[in-house]
Amino acid sequence: MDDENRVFRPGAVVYEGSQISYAGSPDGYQGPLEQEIVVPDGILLPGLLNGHNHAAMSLMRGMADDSPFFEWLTQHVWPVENRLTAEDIRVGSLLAAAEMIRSGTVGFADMYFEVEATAEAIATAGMRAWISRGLVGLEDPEGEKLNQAVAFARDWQGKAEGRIVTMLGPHAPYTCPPEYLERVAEAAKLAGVGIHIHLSESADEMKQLQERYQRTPVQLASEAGIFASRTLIAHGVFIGEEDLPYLQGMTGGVITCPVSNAKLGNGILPYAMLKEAHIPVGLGTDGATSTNSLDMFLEMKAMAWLQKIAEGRPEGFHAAEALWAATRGTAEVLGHPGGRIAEGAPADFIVVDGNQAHMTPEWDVVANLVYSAVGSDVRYVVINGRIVLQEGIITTFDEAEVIREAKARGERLMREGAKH
Ligand SMILES: N[C@@H](CCSC[C@H]1O[C@@H](n2cnc3c(=O)[nH]cnc32)[C@H](O)[C@@H]1O)C(=O)O
Ligand SMILES: [Zn+2]
Repeated sequence: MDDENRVFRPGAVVYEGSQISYAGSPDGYQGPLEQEIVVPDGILLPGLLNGHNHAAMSLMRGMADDSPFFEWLTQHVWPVENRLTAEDIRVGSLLAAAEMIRSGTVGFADMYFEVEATAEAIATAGMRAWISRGLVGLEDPEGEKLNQAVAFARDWQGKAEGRIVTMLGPHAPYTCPPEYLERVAEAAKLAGVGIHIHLSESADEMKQLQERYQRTPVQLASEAGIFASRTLIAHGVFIGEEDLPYLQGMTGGVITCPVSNAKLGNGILPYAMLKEAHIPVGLGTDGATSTNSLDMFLEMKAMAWLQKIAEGRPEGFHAAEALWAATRGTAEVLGHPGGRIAEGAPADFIVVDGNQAHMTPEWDVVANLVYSAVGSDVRYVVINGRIVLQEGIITTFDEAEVIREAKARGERLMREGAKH
């Protein structure tokens, strides 16, 4: 997966510091090597980029599954979130980091609260993250949370060797009235940061906003000036033809979360329409409370399956498009130079074990990666030139300790839940 989508067999990647300095056939590199790692039957590809997450929601995995969307969010999730401490969020973020690293994700876009705890966890874990403090306008009449979000965005921009990028995160137009969206849009422009927002996720949302404002979520965001900054639109399931004129001139794009959209019964992204309109589409998991898993390999499969169903024909969506969405697609939405293997690109890549029954034989390496591989096939993860997963072991923090801590905290939240 270099800039021309070539496959090298055998292949070699050389990196120096945090950048790739050579990618191609092993014979083509004559320079010095400080260290060499040979992985027979390894498949090296760009690290996956998870475009939409609420990492610390991993602590609520499996809670209130199979309930209606708004009930799930307002009756189940929000009351537990009100009891999460900064330390819960730090541990939940590390738990998510362990799961993501193990399944080949090198970076993710996150929207949550107690964001300093997430930022510290991610700095430790060695991942990349695009972090925004989620803002619910209805809970922020004085704009105090917006001010804190801006302060975080300024303080943490480019921290952890540039691995942390900050954004502003107005939650959605059904929780942020137009005047509030306008204030966030203005603040983002002033601070020079991008915006991360949920738009057009459910039929209920469309109906509510139509009744309240006679607008679609995309129209509301556009009229509030959100698209004046780079914008990451999470979900976009109900984006329609009428929204395209508002999206066409924007910087950023849409992150589809097919497992979450399927599990919450919301629907399928109109991918073909967006592709035709040249709007970048990336891939994300959403939080583990809706998706239960942060495995981008699962997400690629779900994207391919759902798009084929939507098209009503298998040739309507190709495996390479899912792999593109999980790498370059998310990178384009974020304005990040990664998601590719090429000279000058960030040294962010993963190695998948191709020497397994379910990966044999290899008629088509992309088909194997998208339709056969699972997250646990990942053996090596390199982020910003640092080996973060080595022969299946996380090198940056004590994973077993994090799992123990997360288990205890999950149990505490369950006990408290019964009392409320
Ligand atoms: N209420 C918080 C900030 C919200 S952070 C982002 C929010 O997005 C919520 N969330 C997670 N997944 C989804 C989704 O799929 N759609 C809408 N909201 C979601 C999540 O529960 C979290 O409350 C405060 O000011 O303290
Ligand atoms: Zn979300």
